[in-house]
Amino acid sequence: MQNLIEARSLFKDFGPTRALRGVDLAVAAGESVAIMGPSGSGKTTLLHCLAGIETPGAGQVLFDRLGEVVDVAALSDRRRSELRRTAFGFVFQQGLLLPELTAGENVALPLLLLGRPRTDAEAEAARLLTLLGIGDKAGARIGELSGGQQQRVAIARAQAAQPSVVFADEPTGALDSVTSAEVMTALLASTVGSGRALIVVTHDAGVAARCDRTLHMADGVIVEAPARVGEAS
Ligand SMILES: Nc1ncnc2c1ncn2[C@@H]1O[C@H](COP(=O)(O)OP(=O)(O)OP(=O)(O)O)[C@@H](O)[C@H]1O
Repeated sequence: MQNLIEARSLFKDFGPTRALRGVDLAVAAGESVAIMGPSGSGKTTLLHCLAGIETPGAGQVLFDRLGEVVDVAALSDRRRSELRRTAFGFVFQQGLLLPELTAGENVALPLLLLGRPRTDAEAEAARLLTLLGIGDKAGARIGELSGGQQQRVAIARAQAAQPSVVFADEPTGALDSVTSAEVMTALLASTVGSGRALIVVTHDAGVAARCDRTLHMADGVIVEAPARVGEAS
């Protein structure tokens, strides 16, 4: 497979709501792709289906795992969660960091869950935080950090298992525009800068402009041009 991850004709219903109605998409290694569109157009649902958080009702999600192509949508729950832990990284609007742990412990946690020795995991966490410019914050608790620093911790944590694809849902949604631009720089450097693919759902045209490509969604499909305000929500 030429691409790292591909969606083929994805459909997803939630009860009577058809959230995805035939989505095709292909993302290569080292590529960054933004997904934009009105509220309710299916962006998060698409991201969740690609990442194996949701399973589509129909269609395939093909992922090239070190040369072996797997259909994420067809895997058992156990294999899908193993794939999420080892091959995918996640950054959400609110970092979903554990407030009772320090920044370093939050970043080390995925590695401990993968069975890495504590000293290794802590050293790797310190290295990642330093790469993201907050090496001096490794011992700080999450509540002691600014919003931008917290997102850097979340970005560092998402890289810990050396994923092939990083999925980000509104990663700068809670930040001011200057901090948002800085966090995007850090996110791009730590993903596509290391040959990873980055798929970002965003409402922010400034964030999308930093990516290689922008896909626009409307009413559960990818459309050629952005929907105008008031159209297909
Ligand atoms: N768990 C769920 N249960 C029921 N309906 C859902 C669920 N998740 C999403 N939907 C519905 O599916 C459609 C697509 O939702 P989705 O969250 O993917 O849109 P979105 O484009 O990400 O929106 P937003 O920009 O507001 O986050 C919406 O109509 C939404 O109400």
